[in-house]
Amino acid sequence: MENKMSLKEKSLVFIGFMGVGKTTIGELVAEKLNRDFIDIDREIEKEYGMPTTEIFKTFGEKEFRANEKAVIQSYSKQKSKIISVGGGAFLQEEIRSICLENCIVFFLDLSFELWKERMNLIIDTRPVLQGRNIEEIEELFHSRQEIYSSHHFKVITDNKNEEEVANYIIECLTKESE
Ligand SMILES: Nc1ncnc2c1ncn2[C@@H]1O[C@H](COP(=O)(O)OP(=O)(O)OP(=O)(O)O)[C@@H](O)[C@H]1O
Ligand SMILES: O=C(O)C1=C[C@@H](O)[C@@H](O)[C@H](O)C1
Ligand SMILES: [Mg+2]
Repeated sequence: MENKMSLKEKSLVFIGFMGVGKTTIGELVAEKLNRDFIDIDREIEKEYGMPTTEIFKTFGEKEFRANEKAVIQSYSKQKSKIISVGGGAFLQEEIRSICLENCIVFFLDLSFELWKERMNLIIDTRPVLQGRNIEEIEELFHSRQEIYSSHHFKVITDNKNEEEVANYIIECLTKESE
């Protein structure tokens, strides 16, 4: 089916491993472009009235993933949104294909060396990281890269602050629409 949405109307989707900055950068890009920002994790947390860690404990990962798919399916069809998905969203093929078809997908890339320096900021609130030692987390980090290889733009965020990353993304969009 032909996709009738013009490039300027397409929603942007941010993907990448936990903690690479999808929520932070998404929010900033939305502010700069004056567009609505949707963080899928936050949407699910609002719906359940509890943090992700509690949703995983109470209802299990399977239920979280089903909900994640439903919420993304709904938002990715809307125009002009800025959407940050959870780090595990692209594990689901249906999510990957709907986002790639309807939206512009940005992969936020960060090296494991620099990710490790940021790890303490997120570890307590990401259930998937809990109970794993650093070697296991590193293995997960590398094994997840495969799912993030489905994207339209890769953004190397190493040694770039939030402002620099957001400005780079806007530059990519400006060049693309010229
Ligand atoms: N470019 C950056 N430079 C330095 N710190 C950053 C940068 N981007 C994000 N951070 C910090 O890293 C932490 C994690 O960022 P954020 O919550 O946006 O990650 P995320 O990709 O949304 O993670 P998750 O997939 O788990 O939701 C935050 O404390 C944020 O302030
Ligand atoms: O990478 C993951 O599997 C996850 C990342 C977070 O954004 C949340 O979506 C949840 O904690 C699972
Ligand atoms: Mg996030």
